[in-house]
Amino acid sequence: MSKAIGKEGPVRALGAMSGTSLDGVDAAVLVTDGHDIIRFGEAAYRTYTAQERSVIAAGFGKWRGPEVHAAAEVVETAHVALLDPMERPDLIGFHGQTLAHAPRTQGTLQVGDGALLAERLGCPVVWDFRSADVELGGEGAPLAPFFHHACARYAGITEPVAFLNLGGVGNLTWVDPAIKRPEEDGALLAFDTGPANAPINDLMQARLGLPFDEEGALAARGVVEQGALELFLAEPYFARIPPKSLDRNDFAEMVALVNELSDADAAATLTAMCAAGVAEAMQHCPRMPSRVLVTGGGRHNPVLMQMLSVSLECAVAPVEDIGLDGDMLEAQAFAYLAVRVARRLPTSCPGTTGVRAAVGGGTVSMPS
Ligand SMILES: Nc1ncnc2c1ncn2[C@@H]1O[C@H](COP(=O)(O)OP(=O)(O)OP(=O)(O)O)[C@@H](O)[C@H]1O
Ligand SMILES: CC(=O)N[C@H]1[C@@H]2OC[C@@H](O2)[C@@H](O)[C@@H]1O[C@H](C)C(=O)O
Repeated sequence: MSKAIGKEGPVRALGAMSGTSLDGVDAAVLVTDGHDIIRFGEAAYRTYTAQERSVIAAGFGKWRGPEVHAAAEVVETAHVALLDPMERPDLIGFHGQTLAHAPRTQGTLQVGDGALLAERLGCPVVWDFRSADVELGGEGAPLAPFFHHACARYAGITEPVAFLNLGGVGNLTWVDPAIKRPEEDGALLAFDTGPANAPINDLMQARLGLPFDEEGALAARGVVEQGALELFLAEPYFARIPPKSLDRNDFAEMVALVNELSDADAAATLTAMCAAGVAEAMQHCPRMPSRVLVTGGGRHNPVLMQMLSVSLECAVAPVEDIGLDGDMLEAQAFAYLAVRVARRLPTSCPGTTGVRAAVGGGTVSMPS
């Protein structure tokens, strides 16, 4: 590890995330010692072009072959274009793009070569965050929970709270910030709640050629098809005891239940499915949190936020309420995790991924 990083003191890390909703790449600077958030820094975003999006989408669900290579190349090029103009950090945390995720059978695949990025950007890069956890029997996801724990402490929260990320897939982290180390028993429980924006985006793309349902405008005009919603909620995933995780398209058959509906009713029903998955998830929390703090793009959708407020038994608010940036939280999380990997601290534990024991994932690649 480079001298700049060492064993203690602040590190200026730059995290980069290409999420399952396939909107684009987020990048954000975080100064941290691997335990505490010291300060937040510069952030940037680059949207994928329709062409890039379709090349990546062609790789979804595939583990190898030309589509995977083509997707990797798009991901690498987009990251270099976004990160190169930014001030060089001490360390980059590069998540890459998940193409396939089946932790119990085939593993998990994030494309984009971190070693290549280290060369192109002339900076150490931490990547391949999920494999070590999967190899030790974990789900390999979600990984943001250790950062959520740091966020709760940063915000001075002392009671249990939940962070709800609404990206392509939804994930919930129940945090007890009174337990000081994230890997300690009882500090965290985390898992994926169900599909979130991905099916809505896919519907908008297929039917209207639009990337997403802006402000939930289409869903607002529709009626939720209760039969489809009930079939969706009968899926065994919801009763499964967490930790548990999902691939982007794991609920494809359920999502197809809206195929015969009008555009507006289909959008309303998919939005209701996301909210209903979260309501089911709340039943698994060790105690009802004081509030659910929502991060990720779904918090910009007022129809979805309203459905959550109605169906959850506690207050629902965007993470901005505690001074965080919900558009950059995941990128910041991978900056935080990169520093933890570099300092050989764990990044997941039995409560977050079901891994046998707390483990630090990640590969560090140095530029030559
Ligand atoms: N104004 C808006 N109205 C409705 N939906 C929105 C709005 N802004 C963003 N979204 C939704 O949020 C999505 C982006 O969310 P986000 O950036 O959290 O996804 P992601 O990075 O792919 O996340 P993950 O890795 O958690 O799946 C968009 O694709 C869109 O569906
Ligand atoms: C395998 C994978 O990439 N999972 C993503 C996905 O997107 C949301 C949800 O499913 C979560 O489990 C995870 O991302 C976030 C960043 C995480 O690891 O915390």
